[in-house]
Amino acid sequence: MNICIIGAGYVGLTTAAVLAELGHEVHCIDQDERKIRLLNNGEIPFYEPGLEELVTKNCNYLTFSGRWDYIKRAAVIVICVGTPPRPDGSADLRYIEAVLERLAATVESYKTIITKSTVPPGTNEWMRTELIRKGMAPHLFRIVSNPEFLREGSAVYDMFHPDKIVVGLEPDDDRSLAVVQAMYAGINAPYVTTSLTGAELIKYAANAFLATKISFINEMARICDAFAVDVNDIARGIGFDPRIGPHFLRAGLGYGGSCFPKDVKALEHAARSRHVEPHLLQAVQSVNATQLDVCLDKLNQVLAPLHGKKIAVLGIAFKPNTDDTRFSPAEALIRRLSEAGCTVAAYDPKATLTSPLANVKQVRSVHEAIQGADGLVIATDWDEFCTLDWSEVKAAMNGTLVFDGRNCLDRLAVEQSGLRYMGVGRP
Ligand SMILES: NC(=O)c1ccc[n+]([C@@H]2O[C@H](COP(=O)([O-])OP(=O)(O)OC[C@H]3O[C@@H](n4cnc5c(N)ncnc54)[C@H](O)[C@@H]3O)[C@@H](O)[C@H]2O)c1
Ligand SMILES: O=c1ccn([C@@H]2O[C@H](COP(=O)(O)OP(=O)(O)O[C@H]3O[C@H](CO)[C@@H](O)[C@H](O)[C@H]3O)[C@@H](O)[C@H]2O)c(=O)[nH]1
Repeated sequence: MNICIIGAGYVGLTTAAVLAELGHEVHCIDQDERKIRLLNNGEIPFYEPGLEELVTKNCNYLTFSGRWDYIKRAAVIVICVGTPPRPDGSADLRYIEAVLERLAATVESYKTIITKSTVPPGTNEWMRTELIRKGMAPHLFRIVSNPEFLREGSAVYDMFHPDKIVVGLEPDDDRSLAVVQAMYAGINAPYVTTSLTGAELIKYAANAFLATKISFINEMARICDAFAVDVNDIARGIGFDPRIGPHFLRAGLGYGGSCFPKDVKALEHAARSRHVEPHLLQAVQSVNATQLDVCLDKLNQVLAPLHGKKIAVLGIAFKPNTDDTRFSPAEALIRRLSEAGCTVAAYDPKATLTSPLANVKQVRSVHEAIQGADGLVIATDWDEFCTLDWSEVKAAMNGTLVFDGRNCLDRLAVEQSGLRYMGVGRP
């Protein structure tokens, strides 16, 4: 099958590489010339485990350019452009609009147009109307909503092993379902078919539910602190119940990244647009928005005054195994420490601070970060931070506080080295 992917970001590039591996001929279009130049030199513009190997392996079936005439050869077009948040919380659809403009000007023969970007309920219906309004003949295309559920850091694995494939279709569109099934032939997962808007809402519901689990456990962590109980025990205790499950119950600095914050907000906005008051979504966001305050209060209890203290922060990315810092709680914490007058030495194996901050230096190793530190904060749960030699850490630091902002450390191992352990909901 000849497939054209629009947008070579985390989702587009992973989709392109996986579809090429499945035996398709794939062309990936991006408007970012720098990205295309890198990709044509065999380089990946961001860090995602296994992606470089997969792109290299399939280089004979996978091409990149900024040229829209490639659309003409493709039977299937997969839209993977960004849908960032607007200041009012709604999804900014300007990149989708730009794609529709190009499609309307380029398409001459039948295409299956698949939306993989996360878009608010009603968007795919609107896209269909817009394409026709821009002059595209209705018989020349069908729209399919096929939201993506991959996680950064395990994007390649997740695309090969999805727990489901959600396909939203126009009424009576059996042809497009067969196209999607042929595109994913080789991937073993149950299909969930629904309407275009149904598929859009499944995506938002999934992210909102996962964010809710995180805010729930973060609220439990606050209660645990008040009762001197370890929230990790609570998560383990409730996680055995299959109706609850063990995942997404790690308390910490709160959720971040390019998806949860924007998607929960966009769902809230969509609900309000239809006069539904989203009480729970508001509460989820309120807990998340105050989680850093709770963590800073805890740091303050031990290190007060924070002003003038030297803090080592391990982690800048919003989660491990990625270099992505979009809405990163780790970076937000570094900013707050800088504002509080701390001197910060920050280290991350892959991510870089997005902007310079007063008294904040990004260093090149854990060793460099912890030298003479009054306190150490784990802000991203990279494996290498969970397995540090705590005696060496103790010897390098000036103070003794280890604040586990991701509840990922072995508390006993830290304490046995003579360091003081403090987690989130782990007094
Ligand atoms: N990142 C994730 O983990 C993830 C997972 C599932 C779904 N999503 C959704 O997928 C979409 C893409 O996310 P992402 O993280 O891959 O974004 P990204 O910012 O990494 O990539 C988007 C790419 O689209 C390109 N682009 C924008 N407008 C274009 C245009 N008109 N023509 C050609 N290229 C254009 C950009 O240059 C960029 O390279 C979003 O809607 C997001 O919510 C993301
Ligand atoms: O128990 C947990 C689990 C996660 N997080 C935080 O939640 C955020 C998001 O983590 P994760 O979901 O692993 O990363 P994403 O790559 O953002 O993936 C989410 O967002 C994607 C984009 O929509 C979806 O496709 C994925 O299914 C969904 O998991 C990160 O800041 C994590 O640190 C916690 O605080 N506690």
